[in-house]
Amino acid sequence: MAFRTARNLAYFSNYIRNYSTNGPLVNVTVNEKSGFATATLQRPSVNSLNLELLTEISHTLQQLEKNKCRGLILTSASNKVFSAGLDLFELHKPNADKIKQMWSTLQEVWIKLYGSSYPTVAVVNGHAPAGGCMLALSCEYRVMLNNFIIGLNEAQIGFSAPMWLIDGMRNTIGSRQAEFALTAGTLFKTEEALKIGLVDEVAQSKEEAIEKAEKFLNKFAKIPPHARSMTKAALRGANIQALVRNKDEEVRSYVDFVTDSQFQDSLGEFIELNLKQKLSK
Ligand SMILES: CCCCC/C=C\CCCC/C=C/C(=O)SCCNC(=O)CCNC(=O)[C@H](O)C(C)(C)COP(=O)(O)OP(=O)(O)OC[C@H]1O[C@@H](n2cnc3c(N)ncnc32)[C@H](O)[C@@H]1OP(=O)(O)O
Repeated sequence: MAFRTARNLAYFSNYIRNYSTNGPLVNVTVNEKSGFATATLQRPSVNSLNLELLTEISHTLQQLEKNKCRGLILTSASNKVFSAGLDLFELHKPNADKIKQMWSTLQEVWIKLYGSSYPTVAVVNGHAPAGGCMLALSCEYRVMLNNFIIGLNEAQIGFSAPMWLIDGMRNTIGSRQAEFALTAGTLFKTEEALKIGLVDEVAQSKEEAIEKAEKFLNKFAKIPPHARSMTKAALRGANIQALVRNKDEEVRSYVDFVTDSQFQDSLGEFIELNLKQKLSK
């Protein structure tokens, strides 16, 4: 087992430090005492998920799995936005090959994070709409700071969340609440999200949120890791397998959907109405 000896731990920490120097969009640090890794998303200004950020998240998750990470805290370098979801400017008038890769990498991120063998917590220290909520939902526990929003607002933008993301929402807040939330594309304030179980705890500061996250991760200190991960796989495996089976077909449908002129028109309108930065005409 990694981390059993100080030498292993030091090796892993160095490895991660080296890795993080290669990854400017995701900073990874390891607490040498607890062995917990913190992955901080740092793509200015709102961690919108473009191909480069998604690729780096995917590589990070792969390395953490390979190095038998003891627990992951996923958070943001911004104190306003956890992640604004998919980069809407990259979805507008896109290059089909690039968005094909983007969607496929998003699926990989979900598979690796939702299915990780190690425990995961999202410290949601800013707004988390759509893909931001997806990242938080794929963790096992969510601690959110006050006065932000979280939810799957895809319906408001003009599309449906994919099946695996609907599954993630349903598994977290139950079918009835998921139906209400998804059909209206609701974005919940922190306190509302706590009430429906979309987040597990509220914190007043990032430090407090990290403490709560570590407390959650420490709950597993005495549980054999293989028993924990087998149980997690039993609970989440069917949803992951459903995506794995349908992966290529979903990428094709997604590319067709996003390149369609009707979607492009409604995306253009959404950007003009909702985002400060406008489209160049
Ligand atoms: C099988 C076929 C399936 C087909 C289904 C198709 C697709 C399903 C996709 C499902 C999965 C995920 C979907 C998504 O993630 S879609 C993205 C949705 N995101 C949003 O709706 C968020 C929009 N942004 C906001 O609401 C706000 O910006 C905020 C995140 C709440 C932050 O607010 P605030 O602090 O006031 O910041 P600003 O609004 O001033 O924004 C700062 C700068 O960031 C730019 N920005 C914001 N969001 C995005 C984004 N998503 N992409 C790119 N850029 C973004 C904004 O323009 C500002 O830019 P500036 O600094 O240059 O002015």
